[in-house]
Amino acid sequence: MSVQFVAESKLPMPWGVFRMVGFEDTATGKEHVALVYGEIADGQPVLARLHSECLTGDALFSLRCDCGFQLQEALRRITEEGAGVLLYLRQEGRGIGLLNKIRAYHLQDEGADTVEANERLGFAADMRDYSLCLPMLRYLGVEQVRLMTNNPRKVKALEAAGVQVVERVPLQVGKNRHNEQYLETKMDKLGHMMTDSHFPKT
Ligand SMILES: Nc1nc2c(ncn2[C@@H]2O[C@H](COP(=O)(O)OP(=O)(O)OP(=O)(O)O)[C@@H](O)[C@H]2O)c(=O)[nH]1
Ligand SMILES: [Zn+2]
Repeated sequence: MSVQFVAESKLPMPWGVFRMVGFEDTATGKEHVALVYGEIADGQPVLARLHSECLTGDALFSLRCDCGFQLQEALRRITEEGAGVLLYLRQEGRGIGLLNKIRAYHLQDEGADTVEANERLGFAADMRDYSLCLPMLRYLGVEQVRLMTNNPRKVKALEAAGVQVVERVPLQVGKNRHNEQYLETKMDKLGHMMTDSHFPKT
């Protein structure tokens, strides 16, 4: 496997002090991070999130998507639970990269939906590969997870990679007037499991 541990440190965050574990995918040069809270190597199923990088949502407060809200909510729930792990995966733009995501956003500004925009640029709707999660979770001693996601492809891909998903935990937050259409498309075309009643009242 080409994903290797490189270094770790403490990372104090608003919700608590996490352990930040850094990995390198030596095949691609990509740098990935696991944020660990509490005891996760005790053989119990671990509350987990596979979070795909979204610079615009995670760091720049974008309301075009729900990523930043999901990131914060997942970290909050992990501390509330007392233990868990978030893998911050550097597969920006569902794997097409930041600049292509901006190209895709431009097409969406002109009327395409999120899937059509990717396809017009010559990409599949979702180019992510979750096989790198296995060596990261193995290194951390995690064998079974309770996965926070609305995306059924993530559950299937993780199981195919060799990680047992004992439960899918819905993670619906951050709906607003700028991302309503985007969330609709995720449900209709990408199979995300979301129900209106699960979104917090705004
Ligand atoms: N290509 C592209 N990528 C996007 C777009 N909006 C968000 N992303 C990227 O999509 C990824 C997040 O995926 P989502 O589809 O929001 O959610 P998910 O990870 O599949 O599912 P959840 O676990 O339920 O959050 C991040 O890498 C974002 O950068 C878009 O319009 N086009
Ligand atoms: Zn996003």
